[in-house]
Amino acid sequence: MRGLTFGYPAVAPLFSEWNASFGPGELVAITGASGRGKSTLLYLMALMVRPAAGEIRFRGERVDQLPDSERAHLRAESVGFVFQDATLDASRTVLDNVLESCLYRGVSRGASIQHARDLLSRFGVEQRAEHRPGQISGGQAQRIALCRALMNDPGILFADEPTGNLDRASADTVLAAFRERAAAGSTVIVATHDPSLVTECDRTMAL
Ligand SMILES: Nc1ncnc2c1ncn2[C@@H]1O[C@H](COP(=O)(O)OP(=O)(O)OP(=O)(O)O)[C@@H](O)[C@H]1O
Repeated sequence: MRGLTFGYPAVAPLFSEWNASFGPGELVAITGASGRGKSTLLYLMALMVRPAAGEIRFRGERVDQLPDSERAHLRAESVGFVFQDATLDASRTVLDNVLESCLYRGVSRGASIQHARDLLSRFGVEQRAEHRPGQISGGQAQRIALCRALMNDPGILFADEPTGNLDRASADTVLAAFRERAAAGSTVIVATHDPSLVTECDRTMAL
């Protein structure tokens, strides 16, 4: 990102001429006081909101000016995102929520079910596969959202407060998954207030 500038209407600008770069295989923590803009920065980098000015490049290609359809395609192919509040679709089962990203990519449901179940099992929530999001805890929802984000082996994985609702053992499982993605060459960027997660990251970017 180069010269990134962004602010919400009627709120003081959050980013002004901001520069940063992230490499493959990196696990990076974004830290900063509440309201400083950590979530917003993830949304900008994940092409969910457009900067007022500046450039965002992905694998050397400029992507901030792409039309919405191409941005959506790039997100489906290369980006995994775990929202702070998990944001699961309440009308669908846990399993169908995890499978959602495959459907966007045109991969058949049947071909992906075993992978989805394996991920749910890894994060200790496989017994919730047929439940609806309204029937599970916040910590379970967070792990299920991570399963959904990992389904496509994303080249970039963003996670917003991914350990906020988790006990230490679950948080360690999540950290191990981040490490594994980074070892596979992905860039993993987490916004977090969790000091034990920050300690485990390769570097910290403080806002
Ligand atoms: N859609 C919006 N419209 C206007 N202001 C917004 C909007 N979303 C966020 N903000 C404001 O932008 C600022 C940054 O919010 P953001 O959620 O990015 O911060 P954060 O560092 O992730 O906070 P936290 O640690 O509390 O999650 C806050 O002051 C917030 O109130």
